[in-house]
Amino acid sequence: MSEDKTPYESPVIIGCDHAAYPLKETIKAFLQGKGVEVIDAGCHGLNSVNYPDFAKEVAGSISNGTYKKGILLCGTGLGMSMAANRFKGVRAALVSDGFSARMSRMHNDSNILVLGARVIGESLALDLVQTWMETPFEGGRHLDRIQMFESFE
Ligand SMILES: O=C(CO)[C@H](O)[C@H](O)[C@H](O)COP(=O)(O)O
Repeated sequence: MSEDKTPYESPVIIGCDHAAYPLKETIKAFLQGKGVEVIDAGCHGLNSVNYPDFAKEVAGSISNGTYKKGILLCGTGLGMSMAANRFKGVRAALVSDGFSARMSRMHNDSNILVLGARVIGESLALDLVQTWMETPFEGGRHLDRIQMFESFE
């Protein structure tokens, strides 16, 4: 399959809880190395925090149009994706394989990538971030379908 690759969106807002703080730092450095401006919404250490606070910060800023792309990380990614998808216009995709990361962009125009730091390793996480950042939305029938479920909000 051949597909066009889009340049990396910049800036990108990133948030995590304590379970994913080290992974957040790794992804932040990776994106900065690609020339992306990274807005760090926290958390900033290993002390226990509550993931909805960070989901709200990141998903809220996507929902209100401040940023176009975000990344959320927690232990499993489950809580972050559930919380983020409460926000209007947010399409948060929890993925742990490359095919889903790619399809979440091509077919679902996902605007938040969610990863579980206790589920996947660092190398896979970076691979998923790279795939997600580089894959464009296909539009067409997929846009029609997104508009169908956006009317549920
Ligand atoms: O998605 C989550 C919660 O639904 C995350 O995995 C959290 O990181 C996790 O629940 C945190 O657990 P902890 O025992 O407080 O470290």
